Amino acid sequence: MSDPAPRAHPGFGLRAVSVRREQRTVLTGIDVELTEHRIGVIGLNGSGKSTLVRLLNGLLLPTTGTVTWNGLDTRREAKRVRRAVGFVFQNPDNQIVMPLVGEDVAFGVRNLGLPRAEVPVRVRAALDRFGLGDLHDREAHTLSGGEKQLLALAGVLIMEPEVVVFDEPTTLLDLRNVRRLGAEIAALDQQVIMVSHDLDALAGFDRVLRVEDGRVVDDGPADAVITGYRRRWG
Ligand SMILES: Nc1ncnc2c1ncn2[C@@H]1O[C@H](COP(=O)(O)OP(=O)(O)OP(=O)(O)O)[C@@H](O)[C@H]1O
Repeated sequence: MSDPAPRAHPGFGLRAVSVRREQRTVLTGIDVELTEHRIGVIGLNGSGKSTLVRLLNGLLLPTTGTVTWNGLDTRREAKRVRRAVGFVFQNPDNQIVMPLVGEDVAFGVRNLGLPRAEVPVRVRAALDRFGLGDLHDREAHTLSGGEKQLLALAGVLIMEPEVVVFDEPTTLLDLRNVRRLGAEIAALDQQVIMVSHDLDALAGFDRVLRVEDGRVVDDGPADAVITGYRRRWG
C-alpha cells in the first residue's frame, strides 16, 4: 500500500523577516513557507529558534518583513492568528495563569461561548488525556515541572487550535511522558511546529529547519537535516 498523501495546511509565510533585539540582529534573511504537517526546528543554544517560532503566532513581531498564517498578517490580525495558533512554552510557568489545575485548564475555554455545562466535561477530558485527572483540585504551583508542562499542553489543546507550536516541550519530562507526548503529537490532526534539542523526537517529521546564527542554514527532510547537524556539531 502506498503512503497516505502528505497533509498540507494553510501554513505560514515568512518573507524577508529579520528580528532585532536590543541592538542585536537575532534573526535575518528568513524566507520560508511552512505548510507541512509536522515541522521541526533545531540548532545550537542561542541560534534563534525560539525567536523564530514566537513570530508564528504574533507573540513577537518581525522588525522587518512579514509573517502570515493562512494569509493573515500577525501584525494586523493578531487576535485571529493567536486564536488559531496555540503555543506551548518551554517554561510552563509562563503559561499557567490560575491557582487551581482545573481552573487553569478551564480559563481559555470559558471564553469560547460553549454551553456552560460543557466546560467541566471538556476540562476533565483534557486532564485525563495527560494523566492529570487526579490533580484537578490541586494548586497548580505545587505540581512537578513535568506535570506543569503537561498541564500547559492540556490548556492549549483544549482550545482546539488549528496549529500547535511547541518550544522544547520535553525538557522537564521523564521518559514515560516523553513517549506519551510523542504519541500525542503523532496523533494530532493539527499542524505541529516544534523546536527541540531531542533529535529523536523529530524523526519522522515531514521537514526540519536548522537555524544557525539567526539564519536558516538547512531545510529539508528530517533525516537529512538531522544527519547534517550531527556531522557538524556531534
Ligand atoms: N528580549 C531579548 N533581548 C535581547 N536579546 C535577546 C532577547 N531574546 C532573545 N535574545 C537573544 O537572541 C538570541 C536567540 O535567542 P533564542 O531564544 O531565539 O535562541 P534559541 O535558539 O531558542 O536558544 P536555546 O536553544 O538556548 O533555547 C540569543 O542570543 C538571545 O540571547
